[in-house]
Amino acid sequence: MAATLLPTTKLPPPWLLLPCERRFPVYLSFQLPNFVNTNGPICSISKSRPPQPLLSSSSLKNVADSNFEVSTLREICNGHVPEHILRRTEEIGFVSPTDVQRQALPVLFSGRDCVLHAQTGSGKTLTYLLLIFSVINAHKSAVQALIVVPTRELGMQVTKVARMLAAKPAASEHGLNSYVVMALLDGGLLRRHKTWLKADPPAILVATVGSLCQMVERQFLDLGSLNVLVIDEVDFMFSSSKQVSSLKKLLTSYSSFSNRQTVFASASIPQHRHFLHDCVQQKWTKNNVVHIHINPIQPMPSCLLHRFVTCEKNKKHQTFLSILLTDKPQSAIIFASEQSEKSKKAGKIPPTTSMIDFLKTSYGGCSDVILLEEDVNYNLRASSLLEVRQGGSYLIVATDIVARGIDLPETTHIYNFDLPRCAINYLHRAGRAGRKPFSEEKCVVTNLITSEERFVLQKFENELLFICEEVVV
Ligand SMILES: Nc1ncnc2c1ncn2[C@@H]1O[C@H](COP(=O)(O)OP(=O)(O)OP(=O)(O)O)[C@@H](O)[C@H]1O
Repeated sequence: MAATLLPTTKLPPPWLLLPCERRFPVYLSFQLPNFVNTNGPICSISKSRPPQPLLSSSSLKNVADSNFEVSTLREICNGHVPEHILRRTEEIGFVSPTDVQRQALPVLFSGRDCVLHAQTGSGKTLTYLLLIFSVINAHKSAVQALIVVPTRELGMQVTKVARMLAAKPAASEHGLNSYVVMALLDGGLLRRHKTWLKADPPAILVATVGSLCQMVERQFLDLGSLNVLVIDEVDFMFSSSKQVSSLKKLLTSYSSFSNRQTVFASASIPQHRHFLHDCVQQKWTKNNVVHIHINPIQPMPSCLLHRFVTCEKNKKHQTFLSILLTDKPQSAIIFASEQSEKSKKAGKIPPTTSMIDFLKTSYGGCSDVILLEEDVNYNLRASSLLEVRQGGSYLIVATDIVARGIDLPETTHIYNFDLPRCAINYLHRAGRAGRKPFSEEKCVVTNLITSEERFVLQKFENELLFICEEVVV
């Protein structure tokens, strides 16, 4: 969609807001970058932004406005997403749109680059997958959509959802080709992928950036026909020293922003205005990239209850046991810190292993605790997650590797046995619970802290705008 050219000499104040109230107050805000002569403004759509001075309408307002009238995903997607994909979406149980789907899909269907910034568990995956199904052509043998993820686990999960939606159309729908989805993930069988990528490229590729760049550099993979590029957990990818340089190459050298639609997604985009500025300046996106920010004044899902228990360091395990015995959680994730290099060198047991040992010996009825951490071999991690998904009742001991994107909707309890390093990690850990978009069920996040750590938790509360209540055990 064409956006207005704004002369830099007549720039209005940096944020101009449009009200478009229908079912709830939503404001479109246009940030006018001062650094370039733009083809169109960076646009930010956010729900619940505090009212600010208003300006007249633009074509963008119509795009965002039109979606507040609709009540089903089908209504939003009609005319964009093929009928058999829509039917499949409904069969799986996705009928009503979540807030991010309602707000983002019309903008995505209009072809704009987007930064999807919405709470954990809000349905960002389905949002970008529906966009992908609206643009790819099943008859074309080329990689047309690429989803880049930070971990193998998240890649497998996204691939599974994409394959579920792309499942072979029913016999009655003959003539319709199914979409091929390939996972190209670190730790996978890359030799088999090389042949496949060359001989019959899939329409949708889900990849970790390391494996992907290897394939592009060795010319097994051509991104010349790429229509949509999605970078999931984008803030994590940019903050990872292992992934950032490959990611930048992918965004600027291996494909061009002008030939593709670019979508960045995450529940946390620190300094998002700065990030949007970089998107344009670094040529990761087009000038008129849209920032879709759902619930900016409530970064974490409201179904999460946060509490803390204070105890002495040497009584932490015992206190934790009392909490578990009281909660009796069906499905829970216990986060422990990663082992430091110093502790590794000293030959100490990792915090996760000592937690597993403790649970096995002290917490009755807990014979199959699952460990998910970086050092666990890829295949073991994958089979553990599969086991968990099939079982429905689990106790997982994890480090932050599981905190990004993993979707285990049955999780009702999160325990921070060790506090995370920063507020963003807190948000992603807590967000492994409360992942049923339309459920009223409350989930609990419990933090075990020493009295000296209270101020750290307080800092997270201030940054993430939540209240943590003290409980005594
Ligand atoms: N329209 C819908 N109706 C019902 N359930 C939905 C809908 N959209 C998504 N879901 C479910 O919501 C859950 C969370 O979705 P998803 O994994 O996409 O969240 P996310 O926004 O990517 O979260 P995170 O930021 O933690 O990665 C999934 O179990 C998914 O199946």
